[in-house]
Amino acid sequence: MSTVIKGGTIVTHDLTYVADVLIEGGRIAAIGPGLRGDVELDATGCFVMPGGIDPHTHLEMPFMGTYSADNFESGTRAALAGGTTMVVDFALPSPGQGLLDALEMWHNKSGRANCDYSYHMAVTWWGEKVFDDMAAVVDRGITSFKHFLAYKGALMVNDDELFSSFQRVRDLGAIAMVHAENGDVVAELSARLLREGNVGPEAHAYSRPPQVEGEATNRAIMIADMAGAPLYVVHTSCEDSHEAIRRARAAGKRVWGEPLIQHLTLDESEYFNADWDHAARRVMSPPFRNKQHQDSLWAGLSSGSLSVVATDHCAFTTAQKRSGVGDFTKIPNGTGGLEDRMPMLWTYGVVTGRITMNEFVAVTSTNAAKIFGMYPKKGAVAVGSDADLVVWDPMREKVIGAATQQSAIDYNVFEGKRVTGLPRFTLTRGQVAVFDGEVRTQEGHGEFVAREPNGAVNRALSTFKELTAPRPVVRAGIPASGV
Ligand SMILES: NC(=O)NCCC(=O)O
Ligand SMILES: [Zn+2]
Ligand SMILES: [Zn+2]
Repeated sequence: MSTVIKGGTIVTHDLTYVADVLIEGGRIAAIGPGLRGDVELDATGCFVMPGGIDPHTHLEMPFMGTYSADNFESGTRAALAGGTTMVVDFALPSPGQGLLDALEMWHNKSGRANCDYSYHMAVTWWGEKVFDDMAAVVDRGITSFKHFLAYKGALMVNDDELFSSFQRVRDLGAIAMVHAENGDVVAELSARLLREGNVGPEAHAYSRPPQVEGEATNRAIMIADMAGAPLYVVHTSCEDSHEAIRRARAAGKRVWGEPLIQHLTLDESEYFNADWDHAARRVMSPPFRNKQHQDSLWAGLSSGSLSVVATDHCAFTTAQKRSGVGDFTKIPNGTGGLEDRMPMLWTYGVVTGRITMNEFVAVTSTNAAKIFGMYPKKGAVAVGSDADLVVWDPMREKVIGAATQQSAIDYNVFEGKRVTGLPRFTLTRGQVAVFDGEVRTQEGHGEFVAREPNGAVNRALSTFKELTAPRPVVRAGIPASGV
C-alpha cells in the first residue's frame, strides 16, 4: 500500500519548495508534482518536514530512588503527538554494572515504543570492563557515550575517568557527551544551603548557579580536545556554558551545544512560586535561568553556535516530587516536554522570527541525525529516507494542558501556553500515527536504529590530531631512544 502527501510545501534544513511525497514500504519513494498513491493525505496549507528527533530522553529511568514516570509507550506516544518521530534515550549502567547488561535492560523496556529509537550509553564508572564493553556497544550500533560531571556519589565521573573514557571514545570513532555541572561544587553549595535552612525547591536553583555549568563545560571541552574526541554538551542552559561552546567552535574545536525547550521558554521565576508543588515540578538540572541567559540561547540557535533543541524528557509525578518536601536535594530532577518541544519552538521561535523554518528543521531533526550518525535515513525528506514525517499546520492552535496531554504525569510545565503550529499528520516509517490531529499510535511499531561510528567529523578530527601530534626532535649525536 502506498501513501501520498499531497499539496504541501516541503521544508528541509536547506530548502523550501512545493511538491508531493510518495511513500512505499515505510520509505520515501518519490518527491515531485502530481504523485498518486492508494491513500492520500491532504497537506494543503501545511509544511512537510522531517519528523522531529529528540536526542535526549529518559524513559522509565531509575533515578534518585524512583523511576521516571513515562515509559517507552507513553513517552513515544507523546513524542508522535507533537511531531517527534524518533527519540534517543540513555542506557544507564549502575556503578559496577557492565554496559552490555544495561543495554539489555533498555532493550527490554523499549519494545513498547510507538516510534523508532536509539540509545546513548552512559559511562558512570571506569574500569577494564567498561573499556572493553565500549567496543561491543559500538558494534551494536550505539556510537555516543554520555558522562555526568554532576550527581556526586551517584553518576558522576572524575577528570581522570573522563579523560580515559574520552580517549576510548576517540579510538572507537564515537561521540563523547557530557552533562556539564561541577558536581563537587554543587554538593558543597547544597549542604551549605540546607544548613542555613534553605530547604525549598528554589534552593535547587541557588545550588547550581551558571558558574558551575560554565566551569564544567569549559573543562569538558578542553579534556575532549586533548583526548581528540568530538563533544556534545547536553542541556546547555546559560551564557556561561554557551560562551565556552561558542569560543571552542570559533577556535575549530569539534563541539556541539544542546539547549532544551524548557530553558528557552521558562525562567527562574518559576522556582519562586508560592506553591511548593509548582516549583518542585520544575526542578531539573541545570535549573531554569533568567532572561539574559535565554536570549543567549536563542542567539545561539540563530547564529549556529548551538545545534540541537531537545527536551531531556524525564517526567516525575507530583507524588514523586514530594519526596523532597523539607529537603530540595531529594526532589527527583527532571521535567517533561516531548509532546511540546516542536509546537513550543515553532511558536516562540519561528512565529516570533527568532529562527527560520529551515533552522527549525535543522535544530529539531537534521542536526541531531547528522551528529549522531543516522542521516539521511533520519532527519531528511529525500528519496530513500525513512518516511518519518510531520505535516505541520501553521494555523492549528491549542492551549497546552495536563488534562489533554499524552504523558503519564499529572501536570505540564508549559500549562496554559497557547501554541500556534501543530501536526496535522505525523508519520512513523509511513504509518500514520497522528491523523488530522487525532493520535492513532501503535504500541511496538518502533524499531531500534543502529548508528554508524567514524562519521566525517571523527575522521577529520583524527586526521588533524595525527598531523599535529607531538613528535620527537631528532638531534645529531643524541640517541633517539631514552634507553
Ligand atoms: N536533567 C534532569 O534534571 N534530569 C534528568 C537527568 C539528567 O539529564 O541530568
Ligand atoms: Zn543531565
Ligand atoms: Zn538528561
